[in-house]
Amino acid sequence: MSPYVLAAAAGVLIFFLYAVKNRRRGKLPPSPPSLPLIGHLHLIGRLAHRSLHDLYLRHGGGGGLLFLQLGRRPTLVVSTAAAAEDLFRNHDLAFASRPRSVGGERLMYGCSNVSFAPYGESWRRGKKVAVVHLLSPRRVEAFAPVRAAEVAALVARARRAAVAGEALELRELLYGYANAVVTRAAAGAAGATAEKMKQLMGNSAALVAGFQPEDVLPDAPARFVRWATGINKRIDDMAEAWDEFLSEILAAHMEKGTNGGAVEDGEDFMDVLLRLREEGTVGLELTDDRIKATVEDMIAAGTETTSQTLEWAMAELVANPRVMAKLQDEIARVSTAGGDHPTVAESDLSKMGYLKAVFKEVLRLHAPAPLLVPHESTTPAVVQGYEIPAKTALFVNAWAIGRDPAAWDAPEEFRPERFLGGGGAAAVDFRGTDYQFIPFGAGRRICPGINFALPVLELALASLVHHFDWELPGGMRPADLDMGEEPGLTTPRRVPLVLLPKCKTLA
Ligand code: HEM
Repeated sequence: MSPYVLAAAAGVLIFFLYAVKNRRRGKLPPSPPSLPLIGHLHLIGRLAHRSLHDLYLRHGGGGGLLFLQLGRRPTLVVSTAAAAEDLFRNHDLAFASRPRSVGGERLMYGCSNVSFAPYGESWRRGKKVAVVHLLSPRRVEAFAPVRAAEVAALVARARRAAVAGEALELRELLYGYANAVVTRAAAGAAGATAEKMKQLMGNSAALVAGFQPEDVLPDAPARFVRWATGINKRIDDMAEAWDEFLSEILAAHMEKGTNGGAVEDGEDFMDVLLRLREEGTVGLELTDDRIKATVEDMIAAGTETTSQTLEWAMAELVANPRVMAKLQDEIARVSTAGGDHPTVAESDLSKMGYLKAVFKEVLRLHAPAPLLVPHESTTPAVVQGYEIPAKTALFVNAWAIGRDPAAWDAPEEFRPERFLGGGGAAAVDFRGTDYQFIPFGAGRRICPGINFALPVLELALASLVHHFDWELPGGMRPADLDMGEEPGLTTPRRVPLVLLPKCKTLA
């Protein structure tokens, strides 16, 4: 064959391959230039939600989507309210699974919890148990005495500091409060065990947060890296510590018995799960491991999300004295605290519209899980006109969506009034149908703990600002407050909040 014909054939082949590659790429959302092997991993900084938002602004082209290759994982990133709406309204089922997590498998009994379980019958039934039996409005109501006792302890601690003229580190205080409420509801354990829980959760978070060896390497080398770096050993030690802790609580509950199968208000989550096992009606084998995984899941999912939201709320109030004064006015006006009710009563919370608006504004700007929890697709889907293959990881950037200028006026301003009548977002709620505001997610994987979290949050904040004025120590001004974030499974403040409480009310 003549060299001319050969050259022409090669040219046609190259053109054909290039066209095929471009055609295939053309169906995917926009993507920045990538590197071999690691893809776009090098573009993700310490605060992934911020890096992903910057990447979207630079390369996203306005359609709300970005397609990244994060090591081995093809990943879809959703950054606008409009794209989130298309995704959750039309493709929720396709994206309802979770990427495999080696740490999650070891720490959560083979992912037999709700949060890490892949989509399927087992997850569906486990989630139904959580929604119907553990976190229903009725059960949440039954925990009112636990909340009242723990909020009274919180106020008493703050009062001691106020009387002594000492500054308080709110992170410690709020973590203790949130952990005690969730742990008592889940397993009846509080007090001394809360410290243990904190240690367990801090360490487990470090082992499952961030990118893992499997994200970059094939399975066998990833296993080697896990073994060589000691990650495996640390995870195994941690799983053992969790198991020891949960097994003791389970044994104590089994010894105590389940109240003859009666639905009683005094039950914690472990009691409920043991009773459901006896009744055998939920269509799910409630093994010891599954019960332990579910209780561990609720404690892990409900503690830091709650305590960090409270810490951000206090920081925003101190940074915005006008909002603090208005909130204190509302609570003083409607609260029946005093006399027989030394702290704010839960029955008063429904009258505190501004308090609810403050929490919405806090969650808009400081969603504790700014990228939700990663999802994964199980089937191909066409999102916003782009073809997304099966087995694509999904990050929904709730942090960016809460600041989407197409959905929010002055998005960077802390202005709770936007959620009140005439404020532009009065009808907007976080229960998963207003896609510009999804701090709890949306669709099948939405957080089942919203009803549990709200009174825990509202009661604590209302009590703290009703009983005390809060000042910055050392002559610091509100404008000097560092509002930076720290990376992790959730996103706490970079600098723990330290404030001086001043008593407003008598003990
Ligand atoms: C301020 C408080 C909270 C916030 C902001 C929050 C937020 C979230 C988010 C963003 C998700 C992931 C949604 C997704 O994958 O798309 C989630 C899942 C979950 N949350 Fe919450 N959460 C909070 C409190 C709680 C509490 C108190 C509990 C239980 C006591 C809880 C239990 C769970 C569980 C079990 C899941 C997994 C759901 C699933 O995979 O189907 N959360 N939460």
